[in-house]
Amino acid sequence: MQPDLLHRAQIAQILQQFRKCTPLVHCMTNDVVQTFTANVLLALGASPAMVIERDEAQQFAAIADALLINVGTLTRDRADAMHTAILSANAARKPWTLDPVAVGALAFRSDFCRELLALQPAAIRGNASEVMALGGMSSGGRGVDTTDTAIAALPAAQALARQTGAIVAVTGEVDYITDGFRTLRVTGGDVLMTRVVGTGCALSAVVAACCALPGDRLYNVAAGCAFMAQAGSLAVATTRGPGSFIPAFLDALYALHGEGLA
Ligand SMILES: Nc1ncnc2c1ncn2[C@@H]1O[C@H](COP(=O)(O)OP(=O)(O)O)[C@@H](O)[C@H]1O
Ligand SMILES: Cc1ncsc1CCOP(=O)(O)O
Ligand SMILES: [Mg+2]
Repeated sequence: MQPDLLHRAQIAQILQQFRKCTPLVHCMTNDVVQTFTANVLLALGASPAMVIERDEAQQFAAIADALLINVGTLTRDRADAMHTAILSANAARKPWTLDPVAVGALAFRSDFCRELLALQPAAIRGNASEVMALGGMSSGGRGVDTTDTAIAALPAAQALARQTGAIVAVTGEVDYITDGFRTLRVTGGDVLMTRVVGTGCALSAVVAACCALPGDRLYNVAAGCAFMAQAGSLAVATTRGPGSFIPAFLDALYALHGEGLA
């Protein structure tokens, strides 16, 4: 049986909620995607802050509405700061989201992410190879890119969700979002989204923001995936390649409205 598609009205209602809440998102993310991530959150109506020094991260994780942990350019110091921030977010009952960039082949980040799974992430967002590797079902993709399809990773995503209690979003041509028992799918987007860096990382920041919203977290996270997919579809219609895609994509996120969200 195919997982359910989100209804347009549900996505539109969650988008409205998102803009009303303007979630303050504490981003501990990689060096490659800082500005793009901040711009994606701002375009959608959230408020990003990149706070990375350990003591400040501990303080800010308790203040922000949500925390993003992205291991794309992990170092020992950063891992230490991230761990401290997660404990602080948990103590303050703030949701944190994991993006397990390139988990699989690389031992340090793989061990780190597997340890973090015990710390009750609200959500995990990764590409298919990352989700399969995190679930112990493959050895990872090709660097930061997937070598698997999202549908192939769905059983791993469901198992990971049941194991951790997190909402797991595995993305690709179709995105699947699961709590281990219920699964939703999001279509749309474009393959051009894989030809600019940071769409996955920025989506994880949007997922983190969505975890701060009231209501059913499964639907909130799926709506976050739908915002990105829909903006991707709209942006490609007016662009010729990666260079012009980025500004068109930010404009499309900014202009998103209820109608047209499928
Ligand atoms: N072939 C595709 N067709 C349409 N959308 C895609 C495709 N591949 C990825 N996307 C979209 O690009 C975004 C980033 O996803 P993905 O490429 O899986 O993450 P990552 O950048 O972490 O590898 C998501 O919004 C996803 O839906
Ligand atoms: C290229 C690269 N190298 C380390 S992190 C990173 C960015 C990955 O971004 P995304 O997962 O969104 O493609
Ligand atoms: Mg990624």
